[in-house]
Amino acid sequence: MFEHLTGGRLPQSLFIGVPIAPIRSQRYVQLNSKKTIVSLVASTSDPFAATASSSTDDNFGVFKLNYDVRNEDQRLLQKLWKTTIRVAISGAAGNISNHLLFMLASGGVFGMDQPISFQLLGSQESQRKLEGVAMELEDSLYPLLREVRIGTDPYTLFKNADWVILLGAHPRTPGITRAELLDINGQIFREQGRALDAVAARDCKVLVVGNPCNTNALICMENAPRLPRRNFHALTRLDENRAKCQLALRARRFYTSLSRVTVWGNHSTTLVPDFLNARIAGEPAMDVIGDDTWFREDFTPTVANRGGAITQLNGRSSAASTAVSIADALKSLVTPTPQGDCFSSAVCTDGNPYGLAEGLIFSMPCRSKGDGQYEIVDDFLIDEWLDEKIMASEAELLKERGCVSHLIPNAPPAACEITQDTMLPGES
Ligand SMILES: NC(=O)c1ccc[n+]([C@@H]2O[C@H](COP(=O)([O-])OP(=O)(O)OC[C@H]3O[C@@H](n4cnc5c(N)ncnc54)[C@H](O)[C@@H]3O)[C@@H](O)[C@H]2O)c1
Repeated sequence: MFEHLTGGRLPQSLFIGVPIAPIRSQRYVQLNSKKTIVSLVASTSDPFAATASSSTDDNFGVFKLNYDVRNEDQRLLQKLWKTTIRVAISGAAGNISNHLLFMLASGGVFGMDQPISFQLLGSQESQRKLEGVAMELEDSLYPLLREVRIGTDPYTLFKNADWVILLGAHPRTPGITRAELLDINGQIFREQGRALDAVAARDCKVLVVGNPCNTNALICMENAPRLPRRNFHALTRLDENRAKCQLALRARRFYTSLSRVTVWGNHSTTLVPDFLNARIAGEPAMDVIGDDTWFREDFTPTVANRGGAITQLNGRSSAASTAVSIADALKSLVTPTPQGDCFSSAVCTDGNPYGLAEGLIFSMPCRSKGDGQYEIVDDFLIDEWLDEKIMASEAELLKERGCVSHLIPNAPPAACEITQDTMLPGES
């Protein structure tokens, strides 16, 4: 609500309606060189008093300060601030996280009235980098960011998490086939699924980004039976955003006029951007653009090759636009979907309305009431061409599931029939 005034930052005076007094003011703390609190001076009459408590001991640096909301003006607070949410992020020292964390902490995803706590998981190799990330978060003085924990143990970092974004994965190094990558990363996601099952909040929502993301999400879900299966997502929003961009360019209409743009299937070369159901200013995109050959021969490969094209030009992966698409994917779950529109997410196919094999994580059109849940939109038209493409992606995911059957509890043993490298160009 204050976004237009602050550009994403809340001045304390506006935020809580009392005279300016920084929450993390040096008045209340003395930090030693290791950024550990050595003393806290708290006055019970001071509405901004910081207090130390054992629950903050495992926080990073300045976040050890306990921001005690009870000390503030209750009448204003109860209206403006929500209960802090816990967001756990793996691969938090990586490229995508470097953009995503700052979007989340600024309130740009969960809202300007939503305090947030970060639980950042890194690999052993990225431990020092993770500390650097936490220090940058400290220096950013985000009013909404109340806690930051860092570490390498998923059982500690996923504890009571409400949202979990899994970025950390083993990269595809030269010579690694997709089948090998499925196994290496599958082991990471089996472990993280088990950790979620043991310690995450019962209704926690999980978004898997680390590739191969659909099958990683499947492994994670199957190893976390305490959590609802419908709470697991794999990211295909970047592909949707790329498809929207191409449609807008071709139609010469700004992308806000687009609706019902979805991508189906696996986040791989078999991914299917759907032009049959897409709308431009409410009209079928195929009628507006009027060039079937472009749709069939240019549109789909351009979307699939977009990551590779970006990497070729700027020499690094498209981490910034991926982070934006993660923010979009999360916002779509906490904001009601506009009437007649949808968003793409790879979700569990159990009970799906399109006759897809059950027990896969498959990108489909979804809508949400903004309560963190979603429903699969069931009125998309599927013609022969689209059906064939969707079936190819389904077949690929079934094969991938076969390759990781040893990582799925109670799954019958299956052969690994993936022979081709199906990673999207430019993705590791
Ligand atoms: N689904 C999509 O649309 C999409 C788009 C872009 C990238 N990706 C994938 O997202 C992932 C992350 O991309 P990035 O550019 O941030 O990569 P990155 O290599 O910059 O960062 C990954 C980080 O994860 C860490 N890590 C590795 N294993 C870990 C583990 N077990 N636990 C915790 N951390 C671990 C690494 O040390 C590294 O710091 C990659 O797998 C990439 O292919 C997916």
